[in-house]
Amino acid sequence: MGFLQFSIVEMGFSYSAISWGFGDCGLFCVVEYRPASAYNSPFWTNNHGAPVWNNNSSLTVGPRGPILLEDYHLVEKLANFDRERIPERVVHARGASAKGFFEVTHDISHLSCADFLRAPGGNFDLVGNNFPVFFIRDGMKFPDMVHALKPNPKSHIQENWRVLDFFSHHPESLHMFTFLFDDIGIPQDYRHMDGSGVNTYTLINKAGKAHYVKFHWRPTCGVKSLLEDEAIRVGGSNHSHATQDLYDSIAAGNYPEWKLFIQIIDPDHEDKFDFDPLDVTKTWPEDILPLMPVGRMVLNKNVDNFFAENEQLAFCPGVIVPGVYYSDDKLLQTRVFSYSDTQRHRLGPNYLLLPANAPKCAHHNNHHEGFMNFMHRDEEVNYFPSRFDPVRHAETYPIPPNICRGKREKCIIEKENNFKQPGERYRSFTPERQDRFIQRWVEALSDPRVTHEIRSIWVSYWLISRWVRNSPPASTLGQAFEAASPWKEVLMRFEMVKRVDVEKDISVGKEETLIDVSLCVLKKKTTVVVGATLIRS
Ligand code: HEM
Repeated sequence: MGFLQFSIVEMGFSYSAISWGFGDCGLFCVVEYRPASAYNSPFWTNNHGAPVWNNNSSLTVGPRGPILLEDYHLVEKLANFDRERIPERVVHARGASAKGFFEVTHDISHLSCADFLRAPGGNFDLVGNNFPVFFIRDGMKFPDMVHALKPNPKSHIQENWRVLDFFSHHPESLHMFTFLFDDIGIPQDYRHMDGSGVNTYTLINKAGKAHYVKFHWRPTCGVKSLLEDEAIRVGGSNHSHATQDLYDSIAAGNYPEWKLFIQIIDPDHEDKFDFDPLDVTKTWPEDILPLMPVGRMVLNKNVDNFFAENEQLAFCPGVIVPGVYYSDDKLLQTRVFSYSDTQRHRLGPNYLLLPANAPKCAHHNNHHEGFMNFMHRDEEVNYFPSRFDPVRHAETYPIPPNICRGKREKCIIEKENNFKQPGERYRSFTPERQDRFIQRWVEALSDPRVTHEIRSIWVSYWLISRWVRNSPPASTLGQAFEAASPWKEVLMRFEMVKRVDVEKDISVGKEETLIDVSLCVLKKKTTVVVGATLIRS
């Protein structure tokens, strides 16, 4: 089982239905001839509407050619075809789209003054993943992370050694790996997976009171995943199986539905947890911070055109409405910049005028010039403010009231706590599930280019995770070794028991080797404290 068979599935959730025509984009033509299939002529034309009397043969000198450059239709047809593809998304290049509606089922106006939580309207993008946590907690690392996950720039093959090398420097990724290498690592399809906003956002009510919030989607048809053999069979027989499942279900009237839940934390109490609520590698324990129901989303319409409504679609975590705000989550803050930036490059500066992306509410500014301006405006004033134009600032709305203060620095957060939650999750698995998890690691670490050092680091990470609890167990080294016996197998398999790099001042017998691998790594890391407690216990 290789890493390639694990996938992070993503879906952009938008609260608004995205189906609408070209509305009032009349521009230079009369409105009946809008570019939509509803206005098709019964005969073939070129792009400017002139009739095409032969769409089968090129215009040639005599029956065998050469072809004349004056065959305008041929040249236009090839030129359009030559430009049919736009840059793919730099991440998540492949996916599916569907349309639907969001409906509020529980009033949370005491938490947020967002209009869409009371009535339809506005654009709010919740751009999430199927797992509730993420690999890294600072966007500075995102381009490197994506490079490591993507194909080798030389061979153009996705290779485990690169992935495991990169993440061996990032123990904060352990929690994400307890999802990715778990049985739920490969969702059965889009309908049977959870969704998570992942990042911490802020809800603000009319009075200006802020709460941190995490968003969660739960599918009403339950979560289903594919184990290795099934994944090979299903993916091998139809590599578009998830897209097909979504499309066919909607076409058959079997509309997928997700319930929306939130968890909230009052920022006044954010210090009372052993994790940082703005740390995207952590889940918020549901027993302390219960899921609160908010609404439901139903996907009840397939897209009419994949290019227009998937390839040109541009979701962005920066797209929020009054009543919802970002948090200081360092990953979210970088996301807020990155999506719109890539979309300007991928789709052009006026990407938000495209039908699939355009605001669903009245809007007004002067930002529309540039490539592919579809905006019809006939005002003579395109600056602000002006005594000739009555447009004013919008009403103010509440934003987070906290005072930001501190010196400039580049650093990691204080409460890293990288090992506790992965360990808890691992221990919550049944023994069979734990075995499958370990087996996936054995396979991944078996990549011949994964070095002994990298293997040692990973094994030690998992050893620590396995053991770190609120209060470290008062076990002896011997007991620890016993309990860690599955890892013994892992180590034996790599013949690491004979070859561990134990530091000179630690003399160990074979029995203690597992623990010492951890110690070697821990001594080089800021996370020493956690592990050292383990070692001493
Ligand atoms: C700092 C971290 C991250 C950065 C810089 C980043 C950046 C990007 C970029 C540039 C795209 C391509 C967007 C496009 O071309 O339209 C993208 C797509 C996407 N990302 Fe992220 N991402 C980050 C983390 C995340 C996280 C944590 C999640 C899940 C919560 C996520 C979910 C998605 C999804 C669902 C898409 C597809 C959006 C679409 O197709 O419209 N990303 N990301």
